[in-house]
Amino acid sequence: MEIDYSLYLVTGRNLIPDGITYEDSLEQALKGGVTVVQVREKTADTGEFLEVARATKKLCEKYKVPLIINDRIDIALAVEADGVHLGQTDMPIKVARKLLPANAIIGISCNTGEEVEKAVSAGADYVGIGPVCATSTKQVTSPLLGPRNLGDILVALENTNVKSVAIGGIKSTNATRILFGSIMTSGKSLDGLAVVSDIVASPEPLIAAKRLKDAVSYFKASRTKFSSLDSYTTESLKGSVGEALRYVREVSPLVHQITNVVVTTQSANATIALGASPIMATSPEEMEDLARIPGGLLINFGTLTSLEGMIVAGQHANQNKKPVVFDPVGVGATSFRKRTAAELLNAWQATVIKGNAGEIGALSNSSEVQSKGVDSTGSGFTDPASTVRSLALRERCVVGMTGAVDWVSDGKHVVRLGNGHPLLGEITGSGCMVGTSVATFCGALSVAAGAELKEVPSNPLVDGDMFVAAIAGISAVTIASEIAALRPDVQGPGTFLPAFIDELSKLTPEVLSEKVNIEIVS
Ligand SMILES: Cc1ncc(COP(=O)(O)OP(=O)(O)O)c(N)n1
Ligand SMILES: Cc1ncsc1CCOP(=O)(O)O
Repeated sequence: MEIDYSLYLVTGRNLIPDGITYEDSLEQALKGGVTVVQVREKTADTGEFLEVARATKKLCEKYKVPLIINDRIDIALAVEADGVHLGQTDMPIKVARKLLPANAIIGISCNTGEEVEKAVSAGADYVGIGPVCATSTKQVTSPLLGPRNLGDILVALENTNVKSVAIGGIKSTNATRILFGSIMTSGKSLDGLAVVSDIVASPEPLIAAKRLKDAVSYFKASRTKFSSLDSYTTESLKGSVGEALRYVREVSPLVHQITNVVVTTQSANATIALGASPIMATSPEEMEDLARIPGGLLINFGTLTSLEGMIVAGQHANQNKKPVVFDPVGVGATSFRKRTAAELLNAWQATVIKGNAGEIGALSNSSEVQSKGVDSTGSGFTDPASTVRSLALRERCVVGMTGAVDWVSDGKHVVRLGNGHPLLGEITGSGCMVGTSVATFCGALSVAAGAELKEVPSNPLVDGDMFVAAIAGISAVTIASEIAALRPDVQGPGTFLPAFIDELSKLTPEVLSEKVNIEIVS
């Protein structure tokens, strides 16, 4: 039996708000798009469980949705359910298989890659991976997995027909992050999300289910084109970065920036110079409204003062297909910053991560390059191309590593960029302005592509080629710095900064294309 696991409702009668009956709640959820129902009754006696299972079966049949019973094979047999869900300490799959009809669906809970491997050998039809996030629906004893580990845990499912759903603390706000976090290097990913409270505890289960279903449907539609364009040439990339600047000027995207106090004015000026529109907003209360306006979002955690705003902003951006550029300033400097970066990357899916060698080293857990405050020290990575490619693969986004030479990867391709001037290193906030510039280009390309493509997504999370946007964003800053540094009025860092802003505003698509020093490494 082929099951659509997209939105897997696990029941929780005790969580239903007063005034809504179990049947009403379930029917609303089914109307909202639930594709599988599991009856989970942890305290009911056999008679009550049977009654609830029968009522559920009736509604599942009406909406042609399969019915799974939690733990109890006898109840599954009694109501002729489509299958059972078993825990690690419940009846072994092989025994359950003998008791159930030949075509019964058997799912099992897994918390580790080894458990998934065993589930595959035992003949499970699907695995329920969790708990992914904190939940108050069940007292969980296994470690929380977090969205970023799911792809690794699921590896044993590659080349099998065993399906997977994630469970535990899944809500419409983190659904997208969890789905994208599950993409394995082979491209395989979760088949759906299993949810209790976000649907059943809602006063409007239809709307709650629909929100979740939309997130899964969008994810599945966009999975057909995961990576950026398959083949780039130096010439095509040179043309594309110039074209990208043309889009910035045409679209003039809104670039929402949560950045540090040191560089706020400078970054806003750089955004305007590029031809876009900055808004430096940090309050969590305004994030939902801002995320509805197409454009780009920059999250630069340099002074780490608006953590809640950063979390909410990224989540709303993900929901609205807006690119999120993460600049983990000084992440290697303190363990607090490292923890916070992990918290942010678990909360939302970054589109581009941009950092210097020390920052990329800290995120990669590499000891090859260290940080001193917000700067990196030492001679750099022995294999920078592999470093950026690995991090891009692990975080499922584009990674840009800046320095005397800049490296950009989408997890598949790697380019080396050779523009820039030492004076950039003599002013504060030049790295932050690169983040701003990347967010500006990402915003412009996503708006332009979204308008052209309408409903056809070209990228997993945002429309438009974010690899090109990252290259163009870095190159616009480095090339403007080269031009500014050559001006006779530039005497040193003090005169360089205004000259640089001038040159950024005067930069043309033709000059950007012509001057970009790009080498495709792979
Ligand atoms: C889809 C899905 N995944 C995991 C679970 C958890 O099952 P289990 O570990 O048996 O714990 P209980 O649900 O029995 O408390 C599930 N029910 N559904
Ligand atoms: C049954 C179960 N198994 C692991 S977490 C969980 C509860 C999930 O509930 P919620 O979706 O409300 O977090």
